[in-house]
Amino acid sequence: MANVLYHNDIQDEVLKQKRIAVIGYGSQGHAHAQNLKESGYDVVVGVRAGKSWSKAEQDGMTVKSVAEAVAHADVVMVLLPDEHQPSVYQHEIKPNLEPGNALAFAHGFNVHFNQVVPPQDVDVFLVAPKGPGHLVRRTFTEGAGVPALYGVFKDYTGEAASIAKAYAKGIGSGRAGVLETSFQEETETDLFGEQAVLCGGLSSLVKAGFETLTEAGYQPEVAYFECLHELKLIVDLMYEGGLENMRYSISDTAQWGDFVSGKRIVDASTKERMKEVLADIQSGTFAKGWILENQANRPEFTAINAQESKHPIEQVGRELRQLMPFVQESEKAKSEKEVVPGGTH
Ligand SMILES: NC(=O)C1=CN([C@@H]2O[C@H](COP(=O)(O)OP(=O)(O)OC[C@H]3O[C@@H](n4cnc5c(N)ncnc54)[C@H](OP(=O)(O)O)[C@@H]3O)[C@@H](O)[C@H]2O)C=CC1
Ligand SMILES: CC[C@](O)(C(C)=O)C(=O)O
Ligand SMILES: [Mg+2]
Ligand SMILES: [Mg+2]
Repeated sequence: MANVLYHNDIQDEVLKQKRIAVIGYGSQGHAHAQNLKESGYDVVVGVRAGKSWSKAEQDGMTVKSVAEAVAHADVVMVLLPDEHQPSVYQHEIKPNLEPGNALAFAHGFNVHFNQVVPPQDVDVFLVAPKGPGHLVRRTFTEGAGVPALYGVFKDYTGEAASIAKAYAKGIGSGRAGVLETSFQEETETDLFGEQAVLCGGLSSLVKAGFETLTEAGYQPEVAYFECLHELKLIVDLMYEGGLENMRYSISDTAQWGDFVSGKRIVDASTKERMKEVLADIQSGTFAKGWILENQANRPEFTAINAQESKHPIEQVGRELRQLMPFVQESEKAKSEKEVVPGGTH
């Protein structure tokens, strides 16, 4: 088995002496900055003027411009959207890096696909939490954590791996497991996971199930509960004890249906297409397409995003969730209320 490190396996003195700049205060940024601060680290947040600046200040963080935060820090964690990193790196981060600093990422995309080419005289590492930023924060406050991968691209000081491991511990990942990787492995597996299983595969499965039921005349509310709401409850069982634990809790009828019908839905041809998706990631075809889409100002992304939010499963879901006060309000809904005071969406 791989060498999975936990809280007490990781020394943190090497990072305690350093000043950390968290660049960006979005999903990952707010979580890293707050968790590190609460773990006793010297943290500043680097953002542009606007919403993130105000939010970080409201959360009690020290906030500087990106350039000032980088100039001030020894360790610079870049938590901007992947598509904005190359330009911000070129204009605001690179000119302010000093020899011996550490440049860090939560995903290897830009370094692996040569969109950010770091200087020779800095450490370069990644700490990639295997979970959404809002859960990196929420689990930390609950005394738990999200597992993370760490990997070193350049070890200029000889301390890069130690700093990376301490950083992972500082955001709470030592409570769940910290595992060594490479930039290539993290980038390719993360892109594959989000496209084929966690986000792309799952959202397509959920929509197809919902559409099949509603097109057959069943009530949309029943289809929503069956294909989306209950998914969390089923996945929680898998999270706690694997497929076996899920199958322990469901009826034997459901388990038999799982065995005989699951493979009719996800079959050998699905796996073939998964291999094609992986091949596009490995060859750089996916990365090239995403970079070009951004250079063209995201026409397809914007159109699909607008279309998706109008899907009947989203419409019925919004209505049903308002009637379920125990369903935790999403971070997205909360942030929209902050922008539109008194808003209900
Ligand atoms: N989302 C996740 O859970 C995960 C993300 N990652 C990786 O973490 C990194 C960050 O992703 P994520 O947290 O989703 O990013 P977000 O989209 O949440 O980042 C938003 C932040 O970036 C700032 N920002 C955006 N554009 C610019 C710009 N041009 N100049 C300055 N600031 C800018 C925003 O500021 P403003 O408010 O001013 O717009 C905001 O503070 C990525 O590399 C991603 O792949 C890794 C694991 C999981
Ligand atoms: C699953 C999507 C993710 O890779 C993540 C939350 O881990 C991302 O890029 O947001
Ligand atoms: Mg991921
Ligand atoms: Mg990802």
